[in-house]
Amino acid sequence: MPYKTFEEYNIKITDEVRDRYKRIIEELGEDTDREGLQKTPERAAKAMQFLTQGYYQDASAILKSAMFKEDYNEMVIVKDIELYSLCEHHILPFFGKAHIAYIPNGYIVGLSKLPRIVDVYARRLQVQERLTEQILECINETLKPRGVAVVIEASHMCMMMRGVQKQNSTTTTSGFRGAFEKIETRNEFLKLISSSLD
Ligand SMILES: Nc1nc2c(ncn2[C@@H]2O[C@H](COP(=O)(O)OP(=O)(O)OP(=O)(O)O)[C@@H](O)[C@H]2O)c(=O)[nH]1
Ligand SMILES: [Zn+2]
Repeated sequence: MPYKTFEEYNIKITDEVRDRYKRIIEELGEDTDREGLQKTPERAAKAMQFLTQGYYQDASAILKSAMFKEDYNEMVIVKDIELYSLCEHHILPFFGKAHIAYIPNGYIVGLSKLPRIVDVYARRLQVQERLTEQILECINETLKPRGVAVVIEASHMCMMMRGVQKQNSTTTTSGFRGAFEKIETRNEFLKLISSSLD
């Protein structure tokens, strides 16, 4: 990793990304000197850097920063976590919702940290399957709960705006570890999030 922090990375690389965007826009047949486009390469560079800042963030450290010893042994669910990511094949957005559940094993985690780690992994070039798996593994390895479950439902712009051009299809991915590998526990979770599922 060439740069230590997002700030450092942001300062050092914006010029290069901006210049490359300028060339792409020109190559597409536009005039980057016209008023509306003058600042576009810079804006696009900043937007892309924002959308990929997850490479410079440590999801496990975020979870560790708010783990609390607590004797609670029931399922904790945070559902309807909106997410925006970029598909690694076309660099077009995919977006939707994540639903996360875990059963504590001595420690609970600050609730806001779960959406935060969704963002850490979503703000990278991704496929939905790997995004699901990375969130799952991070919680499993860091919190070491009795069980963890992640469901993601998303729409992919690369299937909507281009390619097969299907506007209404959604993709669901899921992963289950520990107690959620038992069908009863998994079904309880799926029942509790069912009102949120399509
Ligand atoms: N499994 C998976 N596939 C994805 C995801 N995002 C995009 N894709 C798919 O990645 C595939 C890339 O296939 P290619 O045939 O190399 O690309 P393409 O010619 O642009 O394909 P079309 O989209 O079918 O036009 C496509 O089928 C996309 O739908 C994702 O998150 N997970
Ligand atoms: Zn795609």
